[in-house]
Amino acid sequence: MTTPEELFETARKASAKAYAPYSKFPVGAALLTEDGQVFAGANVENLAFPEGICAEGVAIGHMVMGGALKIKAAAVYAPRLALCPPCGGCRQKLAEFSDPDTKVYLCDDGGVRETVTVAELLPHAFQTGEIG
Ligand SMILES: O=c1ccn([C@H]2C[C@H](O)[C@@H](CO)O2)c(=O)[nH]1
Ligand SMILES: [Zn+2]
Repeated sequence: MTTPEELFETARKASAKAYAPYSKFPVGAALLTEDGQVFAGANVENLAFPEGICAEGVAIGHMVMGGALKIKAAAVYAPRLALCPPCGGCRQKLAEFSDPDTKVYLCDDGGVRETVTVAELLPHAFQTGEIG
């Protein structure tokens, strides 16, 4: 059983691997999958600024390559006392592999500061209706 505190710790450790020389804002993400695996990611920036990748996207890439497609819970960590609520793109990416009530733990150096659901992060999410 992976606890929110364990996910926080995994996200915190992942942030140490961030490549963030431009923003100097390292972020770590940890994903617990429904089959009990944990995948981590950190942001990877680029001199061509828009080409940077967020921590959540890196973690999702690891998860998919690890053969898992369903997030049970996620943690996103930013250092000091600066929470990193996922950016808009990451909200859409998390929603792709979650349920609306999947929990996302927002963490800083004090641990889990806020718990939100994917639906709270991305209300009125994009749907293709009868086309999809
Ligand atoms: O959801 C987010 C939002 C931002 N960042 C990263 C992108 C950039 O490298 C740094 C500053 O925006 O934080 C993430 O990793 N995840
Ligand atoms: Zn993002």
